[in-house]
Amino acid sequence: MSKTAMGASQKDFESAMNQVKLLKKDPGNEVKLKLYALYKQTTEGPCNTPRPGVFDLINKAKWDAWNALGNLPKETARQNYVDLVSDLSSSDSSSQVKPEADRKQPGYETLVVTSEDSITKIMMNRPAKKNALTVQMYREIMLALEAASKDDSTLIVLTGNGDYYSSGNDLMNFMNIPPGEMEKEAKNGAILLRDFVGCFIDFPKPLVAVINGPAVGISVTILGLFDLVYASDRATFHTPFTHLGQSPEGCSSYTFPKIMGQAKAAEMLMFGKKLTAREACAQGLVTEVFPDSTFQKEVWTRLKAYSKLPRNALHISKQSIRNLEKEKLHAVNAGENSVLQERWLSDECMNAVVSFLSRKAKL
Ligand SMILES: CCCC/C=C/CC(=O)SCCNC(=O)CCNC(=O)[C@H](O)C(C)(C)COP(=O)(O)OP(=O)(O)OC[C@H]1O[C@@H](n2cnc3c(N)ncnc32)[C@H](O)[C@@H]1OP(=O)(O)O
Repeated sequence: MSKTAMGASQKDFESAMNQVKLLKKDPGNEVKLKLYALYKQTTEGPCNTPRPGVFDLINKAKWDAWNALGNLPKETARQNYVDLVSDLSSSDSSSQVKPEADRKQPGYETLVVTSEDSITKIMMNRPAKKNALTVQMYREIMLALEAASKDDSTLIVLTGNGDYYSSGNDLMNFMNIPPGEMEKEAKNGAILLRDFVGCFIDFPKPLVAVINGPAVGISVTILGLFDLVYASDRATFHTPFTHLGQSPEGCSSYTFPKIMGQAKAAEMLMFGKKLTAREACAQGLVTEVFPDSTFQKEVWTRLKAYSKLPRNALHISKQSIRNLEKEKLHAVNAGENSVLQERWLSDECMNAVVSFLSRKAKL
């Protein structure tokens, strides 16, 4: 039922438009698309322009949102716009500063990095977006790893804040690219990915993944480069590359068949089979699974005990194991990235990204 019982007037609509500009909290792309569509429907009526081209991702998502309103009358659209803004304004004013914001160490916007008990913990911190990896986040993880390689910690942990470990590459990384810049951006993406995965290949200390919830895409593939992978029994492991028109990265085309055998690796990497934590453990990708209710307590007790081991011996053992494979892993990384660079320009990949974004645009 509409909140403005008498029906929203033009004045209510204009005031709502001003209120939107004052929102402190970004309402997210789905809501922004809804607002856009309702605005267009109110001011121009049903969608009356041609659908933008396949590479014009943003305008296509906007067009889809507007078009989805069909023949909704202008008055109803205006009412819905005013109601939506009213909801956003009340949740905006009642929203409080997130406690984790206070704990963040300076220098990182997308991570919380802490050091305690000779363990440096790098926590991905975009829980509202399921810790999807933005370009900034890839860069900050590289910086945090670089710093951790030089600090006095014995172990380094990567984990996620919230209910997800990570939903993988942020699909918005493919947005906001002007049509003529696609190839350049694909090249930049491949360089970023090469450097990101390279940091894990070269990392000199034991790396531990504490998988607090579902993991998707690149957050799964790089696990083959970790030394320990501890998972909550709530975690799942999903690499839907084919569905996304993409191909494996993180050296998984090499590490996964070695870890779990050709047949199981193909099922994951080619056919996108999602594994439960227990399945991933049975296949050797995960070291040990813990009940979610005691996950943090058990894992951190274990890690604190490991962090007391003789530091130099531990690091030398890690390096001896890794050095045997380093050259091969860098070659695999380079090969995977050059294939992916092409994939990102394919219709299959574009369509998959558009389809994810249109799902968001549904009203
Ligand atoms: C440059 C280097 C490139 C390296 C390439 C790597 C390849 C990959 O990593 S491929 C994997 C890419 N990831 C995905 O395809 C996952 C996409 N997300 C989803 O399928 C779902 O969001 C989910 C199954 C992870 C969670 O679904 P659920 O219904 O529980 O929650 P949502 O409402 O969908 O998510 C909340 C919020 O977070 C946004 N979001 C989640 N994941 C991503 C993502 N990967 N990219 C962008 N945005 C993501 C989602 O849109 C929601 O946002 P709003 O609240 O604004 O709607």
